[in-house]
Amino acid sequence: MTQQKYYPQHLDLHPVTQVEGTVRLPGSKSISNRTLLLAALAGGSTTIVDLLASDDTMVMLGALHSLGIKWEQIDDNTHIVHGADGVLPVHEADLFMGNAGTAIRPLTAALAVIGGDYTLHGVSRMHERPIGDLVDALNAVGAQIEYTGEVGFPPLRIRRGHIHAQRMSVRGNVSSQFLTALLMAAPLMAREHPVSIDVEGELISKPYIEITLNLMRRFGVTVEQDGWSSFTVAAGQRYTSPGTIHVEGDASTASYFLAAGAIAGGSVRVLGVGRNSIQGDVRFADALEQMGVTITRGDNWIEATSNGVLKAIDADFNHIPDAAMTIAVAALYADGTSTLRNIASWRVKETDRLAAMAIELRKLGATVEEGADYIAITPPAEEIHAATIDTYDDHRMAMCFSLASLDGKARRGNAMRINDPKCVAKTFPDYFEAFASIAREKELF
Ligand SMILES: O=C(O)C1=C[C@@H](OP(=O)(O)O)[C@@H](O)[C@H](O)C1
Ligand SMILES: C=C(OP(=O)(O)O)C(=O)O
Repeated sequence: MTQQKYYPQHLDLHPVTQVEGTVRLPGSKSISNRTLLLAALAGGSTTIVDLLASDDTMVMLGALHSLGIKWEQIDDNTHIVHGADGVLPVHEADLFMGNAGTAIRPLTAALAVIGGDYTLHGVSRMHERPIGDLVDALNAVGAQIEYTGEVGFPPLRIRRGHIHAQRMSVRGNVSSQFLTALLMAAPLMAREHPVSIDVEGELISKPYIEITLNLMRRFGVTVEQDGWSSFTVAAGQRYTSPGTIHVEGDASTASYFLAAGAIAGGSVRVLGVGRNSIQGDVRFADALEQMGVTITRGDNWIEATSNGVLKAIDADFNHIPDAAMTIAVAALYADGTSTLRNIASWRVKETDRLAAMAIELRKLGATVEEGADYIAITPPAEEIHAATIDTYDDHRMAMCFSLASLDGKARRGNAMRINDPKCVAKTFPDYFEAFASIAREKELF
């Protein structure tokens, strides 16, 4: 999608002996797509500064355009969205959602509640990513959503229903985005009565719900929370533009650069997220600290400095499923077996990430145990093997495996061929340029 850029079929990364420098992060995907939708649903115009420019945000911007929401880009860093105050000017549309979970899930809920005749579809992997829990929750209160392919998965056809929501419930153990979607649509259902959403069973990826609640608050809607099991939106609240919203840097993207500093620093500093971040993925830096890395934090930056061999880690990563992939590759440089637990959601993301991670780490000489919801990684005895890495159309596979070209203290990295590097465009089209900018070897590829 964001392909004004040229990408080769594969990229050969030479081994890198040291990294050092500062990287300005692109905007957070999670904040960008939530802000775009909330701005569209709000009364008034919202100026969005530092919106992420990537495939996932193009998908949301494209959908809003098709729905008749007016927006414009003022300059490289500034967009203005003219909110339609809870209505959508276009009542019939066919919407391409790419592989953006942060677009299809919240839009499904908003469109089902507002009503119209809409189809939502995406790339083939999107049609394998579950959405049944969200559809069930909405149809149970009068929405009219049908599957046009396999039951439980996109594509979807949405028609005008008769929503009578006062109490809804949704399962939380497959994706937190279903609850996010219902929360964002809840004020549209709570015109006359309060709406409560109960979470059935376990809720995964909880910090993403905090991002949702934080941004809803900035658009004037407060949610009463009873732990993680029930959320209530009082009647009569409307989204109103906060004027200007600044999008923080992406904390998941920060993980690649912080890990590079941890493995082969020098110091690497990321600008755009820091101790004031609303993104759970800043806690990736805590995991690096547990591995023995020195982390320094400012209000809007984080820095990682290598202080020796990384310590192996055994921890629960349910709260940071995306950044946890970076730990799996950093584990190649650790002093023993690292175990990443409670990450079953990896199986339903851009690819089956547990399977893909195991296959590719083994190519590098690691011994890998792949469980239903965990992965245990024992690094190769000496250097990391040179390999051709398949990326499974998964931006995070491409970004985290670039780290295996780094020389660590415990073992050397090696030349890596990254197949299909263009997949990074989902969240960071310029990733490899940013990675090269911190490498001591300026001729990285
Ligand atoms: O709400 C969000 O912005 C996201 C939630 C997480 O998904 P799950 O809740 O499916 O784990 C995360 O993996 C995804 O990249 C972004
Ligand atoms: C899981 C991810 O994306 P999505 O928002 O499509 O779920 C991700 O970016 O790692």
